Amino acid sequence: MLRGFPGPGTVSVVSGHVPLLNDPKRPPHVLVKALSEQYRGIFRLRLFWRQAIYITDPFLLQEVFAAERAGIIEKPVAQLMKVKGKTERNMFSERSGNYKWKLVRKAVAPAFSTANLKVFHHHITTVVDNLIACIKARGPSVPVDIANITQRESFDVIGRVGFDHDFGVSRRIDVSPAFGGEPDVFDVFKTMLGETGKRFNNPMRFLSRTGEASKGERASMRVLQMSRQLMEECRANKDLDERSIAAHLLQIVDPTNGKPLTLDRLEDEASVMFVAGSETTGYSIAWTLYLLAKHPEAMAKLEAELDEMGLLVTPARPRPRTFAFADISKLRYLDAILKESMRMRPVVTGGSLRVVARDLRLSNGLVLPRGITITGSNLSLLNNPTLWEHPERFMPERFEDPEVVYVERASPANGNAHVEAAHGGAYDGIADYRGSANKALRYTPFGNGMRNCVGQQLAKVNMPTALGMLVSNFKFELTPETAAMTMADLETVRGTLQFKDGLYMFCTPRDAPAAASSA
Ligand code: HEM
Repeated sequence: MLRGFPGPGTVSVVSGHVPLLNDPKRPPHVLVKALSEQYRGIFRLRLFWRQAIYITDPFLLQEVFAAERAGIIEKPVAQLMKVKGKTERNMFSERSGNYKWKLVRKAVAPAFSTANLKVFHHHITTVVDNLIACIKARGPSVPVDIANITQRESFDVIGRVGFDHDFGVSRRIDVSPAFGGEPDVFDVFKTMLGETGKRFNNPMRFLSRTGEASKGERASMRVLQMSRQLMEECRANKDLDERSIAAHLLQIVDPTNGKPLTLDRLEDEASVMFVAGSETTGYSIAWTLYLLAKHPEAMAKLEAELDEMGLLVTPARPRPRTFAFADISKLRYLDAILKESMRMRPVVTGGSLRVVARDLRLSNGLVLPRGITITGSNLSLLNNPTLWEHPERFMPERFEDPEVVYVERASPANGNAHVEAAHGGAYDGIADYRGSANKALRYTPFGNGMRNCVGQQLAKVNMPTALGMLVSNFKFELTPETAAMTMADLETVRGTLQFKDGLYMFCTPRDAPAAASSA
């Protein structure tokens, strides 16, 4: 069945296309983008004995997500960081067909409602205020690792908004090991994520017995312990806000035994919120600041917008009013900047990894056979020159048109005629979910379908607030070393699309004497 799928010729008889993915000159996310353009949205790779189909055509993806709703596409059970003796899963790693996934997703989704986030917005401004004070304390001449501090900010926001707990890691930007201090909970968490990212890139790494791998496993256990303690604290807290994520998790009753979720399950659910939510949000804010530093005209437009809203620090307004929840929907250009930044640098580059539960025929005639792994690629979908005008250019203005998130079908056919021609026969009795609409979603940084990002509303509130407040308070400038590097040199994928060695910038307070005179 897979013969009809286009793709590069075999490179190694044993490992298939693995050598292509290990080419240091072309990292996997760049390779996948190139292949997705070459094979126009669908292709096959073999990684040892496993075959994987990459789908980046928005119309084909639409069919896949329709099939997911019908239970024909499943999420593979992926526990990258296995902890000894631990069998429970969490919302992220659970199969969609499992009742516990539905139970938890349904219970937790309301915690991210606009009404709740409005009430919790003061937590975000407090965390960013702490961060601003910390950056100021370092002084303008010492570069700050923006990628580190924005993740600390997101970590603290999830702690406060989701679990009524202040980890305070955004008040400690100078005391972590990078500055010769003791590792805090965030550093342990990052050690775990670093190892998870490496296992994501190399599934055989779990066999590794290096000191680094063991350190990653120990960090994993500590993060689970921290999450367990957090949930125990929340359970004992009589004043726990009933709108928090923790309260929603604690209210769940398992219909199979009439009991609340076990602590084993709760600790996993709590930790996945930090895992899925802090690196993603933090790096998205960091990429946006990087792109703004590279595009002074966009930065100037944003400064003007913040000024007009009374938020920018200026000589005439050294202490502007507090950033309000209502500002988010009014800051249209900031919204466009964030969307464009997430288009160009989607932190979840790969996107949905799925398995096919029943043979599925696509509208191009190809059949995805039962058991095959399929994966999307956000990076390819969001930067494909046949789908986006000048995808390589940072143009926030494109998001002034809300319809830009969709692509229209050019003709009734789906543009994969070459694939159709390559496929000969008809397949009787095979599930057939053709996309019916004439337009499909092409903008999916938060995923698509029923397993899309449950926490996206929190990110959509946190990102503009943090970015708006940071830009209102500081002028950001890349260090000369960073400015001299290309984006390709700076970036790497370790689970998420991130900066290889941090993102160092000078942050000059707008109320500093020199900055104030030039503002
Ligand atoms: C810019 C920030 C974020 C980005 C880009 C992002 C992206 C994504 C994507 C692409 C998925 C789908 C993965 C798939 O299809 O398999 C996802 C799922 C998920 N995200 Fe996010 N996310 C962000 C922030 C957050 C936050 C703040 C939270 C919670 C505090 C969160 C919690 C989750 C969870 C629990 C899932 C799994 C949902 C399920 O499988 O039902 N994310 N995210």
